Amino acid sequence: ESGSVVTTPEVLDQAWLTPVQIGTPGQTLNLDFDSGSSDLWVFSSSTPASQSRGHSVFSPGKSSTAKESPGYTWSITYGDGSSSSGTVYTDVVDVGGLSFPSQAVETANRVSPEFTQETNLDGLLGLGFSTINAVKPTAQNTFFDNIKSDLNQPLWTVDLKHQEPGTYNFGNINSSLHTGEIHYAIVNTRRGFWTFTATSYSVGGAIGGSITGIADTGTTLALLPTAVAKAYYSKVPDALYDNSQGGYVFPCAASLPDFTFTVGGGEITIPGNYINYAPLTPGSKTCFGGIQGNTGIGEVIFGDVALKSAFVVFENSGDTARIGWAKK
Ligand SMILES: O=C(CNCCc1c[nH]c2ccccc12)Nc1scc(-c2ccccc2)c1C(=O)NCc1ccccc1
Repeated sequence: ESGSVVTTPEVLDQAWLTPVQIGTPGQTLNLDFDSGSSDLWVFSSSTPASQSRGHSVFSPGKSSTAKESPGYTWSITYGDGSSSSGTVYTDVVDVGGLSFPSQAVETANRVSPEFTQETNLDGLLGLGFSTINAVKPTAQNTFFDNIKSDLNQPLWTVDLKHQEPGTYNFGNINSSLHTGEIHYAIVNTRRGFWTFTATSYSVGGAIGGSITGIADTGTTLALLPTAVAKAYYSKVPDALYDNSQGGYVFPCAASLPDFTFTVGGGEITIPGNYINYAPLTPGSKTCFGGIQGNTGIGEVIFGDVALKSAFVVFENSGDTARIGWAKK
């Protein structure tokens, strides 16, 4: 079988949210599909009202198929310092018509302010590898790992678009969603991420070396090796690294060069205008870059700024995992 669901960008393409039905009768929550983590967690009836105000919540008590997983807990802290934690149920989860009857649904007993203030986000649906699922004492499977054997092909695809709705597909490649050929690279799953290597990159004609990083639908920006970010902004007049902002900034009027990287023998280009991420504050004439260095992060992250420039295939046949990139 296969399934397809529309995903909608938040303001500034900060995240994309996708409707998911949980429980019986189905309770619809808008989740951030996240290939950079591996937990399906939701705002719930156990989340204090002061933290869940404005959000849709999952109420296991209203679902005839919800089953508590006694003694199971989870707690996650992300690199931006945001966090959430709670307990675990199993229940039916439906994504784009694909349904798994006993998906681990991690209900939040608390969430940090970053999540509270993102009122359209009702939780995350992890699409990383289940090896880094945060449930204790026993790690749980992601939705993709649970349904993979029922899919026509063991893959999911993402087509994020700048400031307009896109699509997540499970189990098939919809060839109308891409124009160029799909170029595949082998994925190293050791860290639990979709880690791949771009064999080269170029900025304004200057060619650079290889970049190994993760494909992360849950991180907004492209956090690239410090030297790569430096090389990029050396081509942007009046760009500078602003310590107080924690990144490269430049005049919003600047025309930014494209950033091209080669993966699986094919070229993907992030258009310069995607790299002009946003004014520091609404109306400011100084803008923050969509490419930043990854100093102190310990990961190189090809986040949404990179992913929305392509049609991307995440395939895991069991013994090998691959990532495919195509122009669109
Ligand atoms: O966690 C994810 C994907 N889910 C994000 C969900 C999420 C976290 N706040 C959210 C807020 C709203 C919506 C979703 C999220 N990716 C990875 S892999 C390695 C790191 C990392 C490790 C150490 C240090 C830094 C990053 C991260 C990371 O923390 N990214 C978020 C981020 C955010 C801001 C800046 C850098 C990285």
